Amino acid sequence: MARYTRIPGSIALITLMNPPVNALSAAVRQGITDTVGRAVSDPEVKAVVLCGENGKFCGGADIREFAGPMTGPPLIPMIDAIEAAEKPVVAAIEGIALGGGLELALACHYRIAHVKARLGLPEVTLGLLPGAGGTQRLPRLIGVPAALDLIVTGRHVSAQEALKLGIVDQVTDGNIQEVAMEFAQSMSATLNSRC
Ligand SMILES: C/C=C(\C)C(=O)SCCNC(=O)CCNC(=O)[C@H](O)C(C)(C)COP(=O)(O)OP(=O)(O)OC[C@H]1O[C@@H](n2cnc3c(N)ncnc32)[C@H](O)[C@@H]1OP(=O)(O)O
Repeated sequence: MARYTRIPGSIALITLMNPPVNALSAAVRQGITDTVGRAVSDPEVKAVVLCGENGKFCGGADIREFAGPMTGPPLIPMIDAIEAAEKPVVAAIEGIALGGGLELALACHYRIAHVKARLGLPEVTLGLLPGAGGTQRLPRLIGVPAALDLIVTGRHVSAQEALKLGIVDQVTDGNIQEVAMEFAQSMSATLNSRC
């Protein structure tokens, strides 16, 4: 599931909800698809913040669903729709952004990480390669050598290393949602003043 909250002003806050790590289950993918569509079509919304409940952004694919048939919206169009959104989408990364969770964040237009967050593409440890844009968006963002290192080792990086590499734009030790919403608010004010 994903919760949609309209924040006074012009921000939509989308919160992934799937304990324990907000993995991208069929219900979460459906929730993201629906809430992103709602935010994009609401003329009052000027920017979107994407975060995860209970201190975790997203642990990637829901490994509990690997054994069954694929249901719900596929991951790639859902992620591509975020990148294609005509309103800025800010990823507020707390706890973890792993696998499809990092791929989701990479499609956002701005990434803010909490100082204690860890990010990575651990697909290789499951015998997979990142298949939802990670092998394209990460090299574009940080260059091929650094991206290859993360993709072939599956290692997690700290928020500070992610900042140094250029995976995230900002690191904070404050309240991640408040920092992200403040940033989104200022971004929407800038965009408004240019319209
Ligand atoms: C296609 C493929 C795509 C798109 C992918 O995304 S593949 C990548 C999928 N994600 C992962 O491989 C992450 C695997 N998980 C971990 O590395 C760790 O569990 C963690 C770093 C997320 C947390 O580590 P830790 O704090 O030590 O806690 P636990 O390992 O004990 O896990 C806590 C509970 O969370 C459950 N969990 C973890 N990851 C997932 C997941 N991806 N989907 C569903 N559930 C997940 C884990 O099973 C533990 O559950 P309980 O045992 O407490 O019930």
